[in-house]
Order: sequence, then structure tokens, then C-alpha cells
Amino acid sequence: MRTRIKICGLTSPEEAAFLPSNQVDYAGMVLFYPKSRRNITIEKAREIMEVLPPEIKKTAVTVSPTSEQVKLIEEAGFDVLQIHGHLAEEIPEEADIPIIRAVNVKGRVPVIESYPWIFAYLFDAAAPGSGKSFDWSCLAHISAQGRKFILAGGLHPFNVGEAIRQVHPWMVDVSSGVEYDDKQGKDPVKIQAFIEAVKEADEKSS
Ligand SMILES: O=C(O)c1ccccc1N[C@@H]1O[C@H](COP(=O)(O)O)[C@@H](O)[C@H]1O
Repeated sequence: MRTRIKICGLTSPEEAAFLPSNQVDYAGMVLFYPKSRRNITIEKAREIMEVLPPEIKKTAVTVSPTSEQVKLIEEAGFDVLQIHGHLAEEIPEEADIPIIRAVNVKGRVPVIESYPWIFAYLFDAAAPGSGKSFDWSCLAHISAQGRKFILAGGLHPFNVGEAIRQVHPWMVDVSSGVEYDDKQGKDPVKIQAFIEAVKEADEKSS
């Protein structure tokens, strides 16, 4: 089966135009998290979503969101909600879009909440969006349970093939690894190299 691809941390419509709809499945935008250099406003997110083709699922990336923020995200037209940090009890009841539950792995085997309404789990390094990786071997038991999960954290065109070989994620997620070295923003050459590396890994494993 083809490994899905998510490109995260878009900050402009120009970057959105770099994503080929037949190869990229999800696009992420960081909202309501001013600590991130990729944080954007809802207005900017709307501009970006106008450029993205309908086949690419628009993902709102959040940390401990409030009900009001989830409402604004849904009104803006996002398809999916990615939640890092605290997940308030009322959010799953109130949210009308699927939830990706992010787990920031802090050095040991992650414990996951097995709520039936969770669409997918996303395993990331301890600090989200840091470009740092973690020990993928701690995901072996999750892989073995056949659960749908997303691998994130420090992926780039040169390690994503090995990541796919080791943990067989349903989707791989990248942000820092497809950004320019010397300036802010996504690099279309690195995005294409990432897509090619995923394709190559899938071909080898089929
Ligand atoms: O990108 C951020 O700054 C960010 C902020 C808050 C929550 C999540 C964030 N990014 C997520 O981190 C992973 C991996 O990123 P990277 O490839 O290691 O840079 C990805 O899911 C981003 O959505």
C-alpha cells in the first residue's frame, strides 16, 4: 500500500502551490500557537486553502486547543484537526471533523489513549516542529497492533525511506526537513525529493 504524505507548517499560498495533488495527501497549518515560527492566522490559512486542491486534506495543527478555536477552525473549512498537548474532554464531542491525536514521544514507549473516535495517532519527537527525530523502535508494538498511525519528527528526504522500512507508518509527516537551509519557508526541491524517497521506499517494500 502507498505510504501517505503530509507536508506540514505551510505559511503562504506560494508554498501551497508546491504540493502536487496526486502525491501529497495532507497539508498542515499551525494555528493559535504563537510560540511557533510557522504560526499563522485564520485569515492566512483561508488564503492558503484557496490554493490547495480539494484532494489534499487541510489539517489544522494545534496545541491544547479551546472549543472556540476548534469552532473557528471548522468555520474556516479545515478537513482535519491535529491536536498536540492537552486534549480537553469536550473537544471530541464538539468537533465535527476527524481528530489526529499527536503524541510527543519523550524517551520511552508512548502510552496512547485508545478512544474509538481518534482517526489516527501521530508520533512526533518531544518538541513539535523542531526537526528532531526520536527512537522509532519504540513504535514497534503499535505497528504490530495494526493501528493507523503517522510518523513525524525530523523526517527528511534522506531518512524517510529507512523510517518506512522500520515502522511501516500509514502516513509520513514532514515540516523542517523540506525547508530551505538559509531562509524561512518550504523548498520545492526538497518537497519533490521527499516525495521521490517515499515512492522509492514503497516500491522496494512491495
Ligand atoms: O511546526 C511547528 O512549529 C509546530 C507547532 C506546534 C505543533 C506542531 C508543530 N509541528 C508539527 O511537528 C511535526 C514534525 O515537524 P518536523 O518535521 O520535525 O519539523 C509535524 O507534525 C508538524 O505538524
